This record gives sequence, C-alpha cells and structure tokens, in this order.
Amino acid sequence: MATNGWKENVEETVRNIPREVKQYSFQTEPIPRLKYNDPEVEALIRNERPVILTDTDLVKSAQHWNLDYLYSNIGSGKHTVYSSFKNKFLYYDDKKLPNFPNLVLQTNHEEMTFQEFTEKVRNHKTGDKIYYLQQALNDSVGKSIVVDFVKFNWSWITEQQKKYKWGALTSNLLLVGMDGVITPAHYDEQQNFFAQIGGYKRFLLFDPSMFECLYPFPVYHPHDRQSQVDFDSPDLRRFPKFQDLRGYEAIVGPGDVLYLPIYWWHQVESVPNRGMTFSVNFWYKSGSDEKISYPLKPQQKVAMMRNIEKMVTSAINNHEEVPHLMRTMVLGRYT
Ligand SMILES: CCC[C@@H](CC(=O)O)C(=O)C(=O)O
Ligand SMILES: [Zn+2]
Repeated sequence: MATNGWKENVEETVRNIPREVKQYSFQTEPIPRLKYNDPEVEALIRNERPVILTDTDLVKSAQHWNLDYLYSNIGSGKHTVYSSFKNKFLYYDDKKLPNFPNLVLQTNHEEMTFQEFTEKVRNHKTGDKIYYLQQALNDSVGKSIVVDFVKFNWSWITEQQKKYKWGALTSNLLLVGMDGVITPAHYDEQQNFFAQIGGYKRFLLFDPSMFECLYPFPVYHPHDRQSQVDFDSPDLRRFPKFQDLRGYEAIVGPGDVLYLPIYWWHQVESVPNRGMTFSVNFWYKSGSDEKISYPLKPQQKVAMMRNIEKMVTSAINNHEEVPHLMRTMVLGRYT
C-alpha cells in the first residue's frame, strides 16, 4: 500500500521547506523538535510550551491513509466539508451567526460523503472552490478505519494525559486538506496533540500573552477565538500592536506529533505545492489547577477576560450594547 510520506526523510524535508512558505511581517523562532523520550520533553509539556515529538508511533497505523484508501474504506457516512474560493478557512460558530445576520462568511460548510469530497478534489480546476474536510472520527467510519484507529498508540498518549493531569479526550478531528489550505490564527480552549499523517503543514504559534497583538473577535461573535488581523495585509491603524507580534514556527511531516498547548495561538498552512494533507488531532480538556498561584499565567488572564465578556454580554442581554459599555469602562480610565 502506498504510504504518503512515511518512507521519506521527514527531518531533511522539514529542514528544506522553510524556503517554500510565505514570509510575514513578524519574527519567529523555531519550535523544538525532539524524540518523544528526550529528557527535555517533560519539562516543556509541563510548562505548556510547544514541542514537536518524533517517533511516538501515535498514528503509525494510519500511515497508509491517503485519498484512495479513505475513499474505499471510510464508508458512506456524511462528513463536514468546508469550501472556500480563497485558501483561508476562518472558523465560525454557527450558533452565534444569528447575532450577525449581515456577516459575510468566506467559507461555508456542507455535509457530504468522502466519495463526493474525493470527486470534488479530483475534478478541481483553477478558480474552483477548494475543500477542507474536517470531521470528528466516530463510529460511522468503515471497519478498517476503526482497526487503524484502535491501533493508534493509545498507551503512550493516555500515559501523557495522566502524567500532565489533563481532562477527558473530547475528540479526534480528521483533517483532509487540499494543497495550500490555511487555518488562520486562532486559539482553542483545549490541550492538543496534533498528529500529522500525510503531507506537510507549517505551524505559526504565538504565546497566549500575544492576545493583545492579535485582537480576537468578541466572545459573542461567530469568529470568537479567531484573530481579526489579516496576516497578509494587517490594518495597523485598527491593530497597531500587531507590529509587536513575536512567534514560533515549525513544519510537521508524516509521523510528527505537535504538542499545541491550550490557549496558544496558531495559524496552520498546508505547505503549498506538496499535495494534500492528512492529520488527526487529539483534543483534551485541560486539568483543573489544584491551586491558584500568582502572578496569574497569561492563559488564566485570557480565561478571565472571556468570562468578563460573557458575563457582561449575558447581563446586558443585548450584544450591541457591549462595545459601548466596555469603552465607557476603560477609555480615559484604564488607558
Ligand atoms: C479545525 C482544526 C484545524 C487545525 C489546524 C489545521 O490543521 O488546519 C487546528 O486549528 C487544531 O487542530 O487546533
Ligand atoms: Zn486550532
């Protein structure tokens, strides 16, 4: 069975790819790339610092997943597929759309079988929409996919979950992207072991303290947790602190697992002209801090700001009044 890159020299490829990816206005430094049993790994994960782990065999049983194999084996269930005329797939929460009836969305999503998705990919011509399948792996998939899934290195990842006192595994998202798809900068409220199965992805990561440089949409907005800043053409009048942004960067290839800490911002780009990408993420609820220690960590301040925004929005009972109240509270008083 053709494997999609597991036979390549991933180390050498990830060393050479940086020349192929987009350059942005901000500086980045490399994310450490270590063997899973390197003594440094534990301190990095315990301190919620990102690290790329090699040789975990976490998803080695899926090394043969490619379009043909999934077409023939994933079954006839429906999958959520996002489509866009551009390459950016800015996430939105459907439940918050009613607040913004005039919001222009760059993408929309539809349910289709993997076979329908494959047809769209195979018949794609320049100028057509591009597609990004993003589907939680569940028991609707075919038997051989279940077998591959069961053979993931669950003993290793469950050992990590226990060691770092994380909460429950909430989902495994299967991500199948066409060449060059981009998930713009956002943060998630879960710990994430991001496993790359096929193709190469470039990760740009930013510490939770970069919240003030990335200007997320309001909590009640469909694009909650996503940055308002267009990295390709930043509006520095509205978002001046974007000029102070500093980040981390790395390429992940087949077999790599990125530990993506909760609340860390990330932008993810399928490396252009290297074909489709196949990934599975492992999202875990974060553990509860035994005791609060001061000063608070940046991620704790983000959680606090989110709670304040949620409380104000709910108490004032009209999201259109929130901006004025927030400005009244801060301008001229805390500025
Ligand atoms: C919907 C999730 C997309 C993924 C990024 C990517 O691979 O495009 C991500 O952001 C994450 O795993 O947290
Ligand atoms: Zn994410």
